[in-house]
Amino acid sequence: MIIAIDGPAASGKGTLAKRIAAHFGLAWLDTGLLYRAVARDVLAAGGDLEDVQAATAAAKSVNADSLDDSALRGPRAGDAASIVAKIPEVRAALLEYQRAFARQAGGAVLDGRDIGTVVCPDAPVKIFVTASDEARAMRRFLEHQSRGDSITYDELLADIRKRDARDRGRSAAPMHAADDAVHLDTTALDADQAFAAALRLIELASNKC
Ligand SMILES: Nc1ncnc2c1ncn2[C@@H]1O[C@H](COP(=O)(O)OP(=O)(O)O)[C@@H](O)[C@H]1O
Ligand SMILES: Nc1ccn([C@@H]2O[C@H](COP(=O)(O)OP(=O)(O)O)[C@@H](O)[C@H]2O)c(=O)n1
Repeated sequence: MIIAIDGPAASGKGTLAKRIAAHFGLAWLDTGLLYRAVARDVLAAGGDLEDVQAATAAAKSVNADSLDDSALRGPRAGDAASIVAKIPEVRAALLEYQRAFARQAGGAVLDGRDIGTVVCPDAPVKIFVTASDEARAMRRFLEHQSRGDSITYDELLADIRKRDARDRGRSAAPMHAADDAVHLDTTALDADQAFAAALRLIELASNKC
């Protein structure tokens, strides 16, 4: 079974995807880490995030074993990722890795922005996770606070709004819910409640298959 989970920044996609994967014994890929790693590698080489050649070269050589890097979760890494993510050649270079991951025996859960629309359009279960801007900024703020990162709630609110607009507005694989995705608004749900709601949606979707 392939489960596609998409949604805007800090909506809780990763938390949900990880838990769903563990529950069903499926592999999990946080595809945002790929874009974060490409941005990290461009900057580490002294390059410019808007440079198509440099970003494409980084995407072609990104090492999937280098995703377990806490710097990828740093306060500026999401913004940098969304700049390289606008580049069609970068997206193309990362596509086959994601599709191969999804095809693995036993199935997989992938979370990102274009899983249900581009990476796995035939996934039998698609969930588009949302939450209010303020709830998402507060969740990210608490996360950064616990890591000791110095960034304010207001900066994070501005970051997620700017990033969402960039992700929705780009021409290559813009963020939007697939026509056959179910929507899950987690604004008023804690992580346990969001997980329980997602399990119900998966059960309903599986019964339709
Ligand atoms: N339903 C929820 N209620 C409160 N906090 C949540 C919820 N879901 C996730 N979180 C927390 O919010 C932050 C962002 O969640 P995460 O799963 O990383 O979002 P995303 O993958 O969409 O960026 C994390 O610190 C996570 O622990
Ligand atoms: N499938 C994906 C995943 C991420 N991305 C890009 O990568 C950035 C970081 O993604 P992420 O999922 O790690 O971000 P958060 O939602 O965790 O803040 C996003 O803002 C998108 O620009 C994408 O374009 N397509």
